[in-house]
Amino acid sequence: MRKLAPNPDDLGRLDLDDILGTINEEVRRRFGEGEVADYIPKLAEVPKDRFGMALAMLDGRVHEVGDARERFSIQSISKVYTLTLALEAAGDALWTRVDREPSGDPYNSLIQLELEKGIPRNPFMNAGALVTADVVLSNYDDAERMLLDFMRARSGNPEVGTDDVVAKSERESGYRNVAMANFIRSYDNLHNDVQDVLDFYYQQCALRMDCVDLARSVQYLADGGRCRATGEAVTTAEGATRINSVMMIAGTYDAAGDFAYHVGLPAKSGVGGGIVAVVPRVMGLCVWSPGLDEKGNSLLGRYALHRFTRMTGLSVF
Ligand SMILES: NC(=O)CC[C@H](N)C(=O)O
Repeated sequence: MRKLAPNPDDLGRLDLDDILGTINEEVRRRFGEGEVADYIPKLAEVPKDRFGMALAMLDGRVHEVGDARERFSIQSISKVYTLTLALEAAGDALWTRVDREPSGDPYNSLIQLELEKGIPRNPFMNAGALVTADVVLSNYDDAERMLLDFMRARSGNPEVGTDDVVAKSERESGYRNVAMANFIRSYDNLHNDVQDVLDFYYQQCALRMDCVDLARSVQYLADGGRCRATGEAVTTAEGATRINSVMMIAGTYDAAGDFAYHVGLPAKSGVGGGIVAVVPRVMGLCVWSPGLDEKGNSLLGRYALHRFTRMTGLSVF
């Protein structure tokens, strides 16, 4: 007979450290699968045989395994935080400049932009993230400093920093993002200088954090918008619900359907191999393994999240 997953109400009975240990063993047996992102030259140097996972519970406890304290480039995971900041600043008016529909296209695709007159499909594709970066730049003085402070506050780690070498590497090789930003500008959907928007975007992607930092940093999305580290309301309960829903439909790009099917949690990936996810009212979590699948999501990270939701019963479905 099929073994039923535990009911989330019985969370206290789950041995989360034991579950993480099992996942860690399973993942390490598969080391070597996937390909490290090499279109940003500096990211190509990251070794593939790494795996970390961290769970940040709402009461402050953290469970972690493997390389959960090794820092990596957060890349597109940063789009969750700039979306939060842009929504706080612009409110619902943000949705006149970027949509909230799934794309079915790769994260760096330009194809819909002309047909849809410079309005990106969602804030998690690069095109949409350039628009949210523009909104952040328009609404906050010294946006780079503000974002760094925001990430330090969310993670409770004052050591969080930016990898300037990765930012420079992307600035020198980001031809597609340059094309995209100029194209959006031609529809008047960027209001700041194009180079300033790109520089801020590369800077946000080049933040370096570890799994524990990132699990803590998405905890506000599990806790009705409240940041445990500072007690601040980062967003409202409604805001957190909305951001989670956009993560569900677009956080893993054209694999979002597959993620809903196999994982069943709002999640956001980055080409550095990290994926953050949210179990509403229970925890923020993060996995990291640098080998990517063909859609640009961490291959073993996705597997680990799949195993996790199946072993705990903690999918939103
Ligand atoms: N999916 C990602 O993580 C992409 C982010 C990367 N900085 C880019 O613009 O291509």
